[in-house]
Amino acid sequence: MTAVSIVADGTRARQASAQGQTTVVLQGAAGTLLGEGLRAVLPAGPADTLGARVAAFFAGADAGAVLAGALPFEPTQADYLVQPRATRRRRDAAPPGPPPALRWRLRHEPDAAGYAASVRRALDVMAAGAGRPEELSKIVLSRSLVAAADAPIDPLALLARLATDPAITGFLVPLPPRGGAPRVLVGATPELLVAKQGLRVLSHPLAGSARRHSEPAADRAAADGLLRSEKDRREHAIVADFILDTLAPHCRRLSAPQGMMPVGTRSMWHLGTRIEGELKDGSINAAGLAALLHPTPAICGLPRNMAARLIREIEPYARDFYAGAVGWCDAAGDGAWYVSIRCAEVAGHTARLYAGAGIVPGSDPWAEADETAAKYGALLQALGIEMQEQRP
Ligand SMILES: C=C(O[C@H]1C=CC=C(C(=O)O)[C@@H]1O)C(=O)O
Repeated sequence: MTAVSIVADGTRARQASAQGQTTVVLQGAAGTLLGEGLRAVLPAGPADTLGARVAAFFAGADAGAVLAGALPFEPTQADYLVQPRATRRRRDAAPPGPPPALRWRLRHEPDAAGYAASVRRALDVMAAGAGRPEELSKIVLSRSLVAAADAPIDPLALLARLATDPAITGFLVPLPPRGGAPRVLVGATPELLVAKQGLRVLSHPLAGSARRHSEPAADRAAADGLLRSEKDRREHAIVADFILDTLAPHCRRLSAPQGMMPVGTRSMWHLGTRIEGELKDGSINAAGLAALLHPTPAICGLPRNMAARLIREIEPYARDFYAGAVGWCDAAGDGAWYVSIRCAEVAGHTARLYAGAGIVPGSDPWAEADETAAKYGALLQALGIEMQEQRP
């Protein structure tokens, strides 16, 4: 595989196009979309104009053109979608080697105790507003881990190690440069925001989580416990209902035939609901559908604006492209968009990891802190980082 080119600015973009280096990878059970080089960047804008900008782009593009990229968490902030110079679909991939032996410095933002305190604060807001018309019923709070290595991190090799889990979609997308420095978002998301093919629409929201166990009986018990947990079912239903309610006006048929089911990645169990529908017409493209749904209560909360406000107040960093969406769209309007979770922003020697958990009345602050630690697991393993957090 060629070395990754982090598309940062005009110069880098020209280098990437000239050398045909890998700029985008979306790697899931259905195969891999590889984007090489860079032909164009979609004029950036907020989520509510994305569908129209994408449609205008394809009106002037070749039939085989593909746009791929990332939406930020904040729907008012600028997205970053690129048209690679060439795209290939690949099924096979060479098995990755182990992570290189790097030395790491870790910084928690915040640590488990700080995160548990944030959860308590959100629970207090929920309790104070209980019974009011604008009651906060769910908020997703995240924390971040900044991991600095003694050598540059290879994002493509990291992605290859993450993508060995068949239950996830591995992704590597370029991000707009920060302070002139190139950066990419790399991750292994288990959550399909929306896919569209012709009139067929699919979404597979996840919410409600439990750590997996290596011992089979304990692992089965964790999945069964999750399926029986009233708190997790409530946390999940808020997301599934939101997706159904948002898609319904655009669909002539929409259902969740299997209902709520456990979904397992290598490190986590989740509650998931597969939602399938048929659009009334094909005028809305896959990117427009993603923008319509984003941000769902799987990464924000309900009511959405109240949750987003509190997230901005409580979290000590801007989420940027974490808890946004990554995906692709083609000239026919087809495509697939995934919730950008279980990911890290990688720039040079540094990876900034993110992990969040849904908080509802009844959530236990320490259990939520432990859940976020477990959600770092796949990335920590792929980076070769061993982390033990102190807990009182
Ligand atoms: C916000 C994240 O996960 C979401 C997706 C699945 C399950 C979740 C949960 O159980 O809290 C979260 O809503 C994350 O991994 O950073």
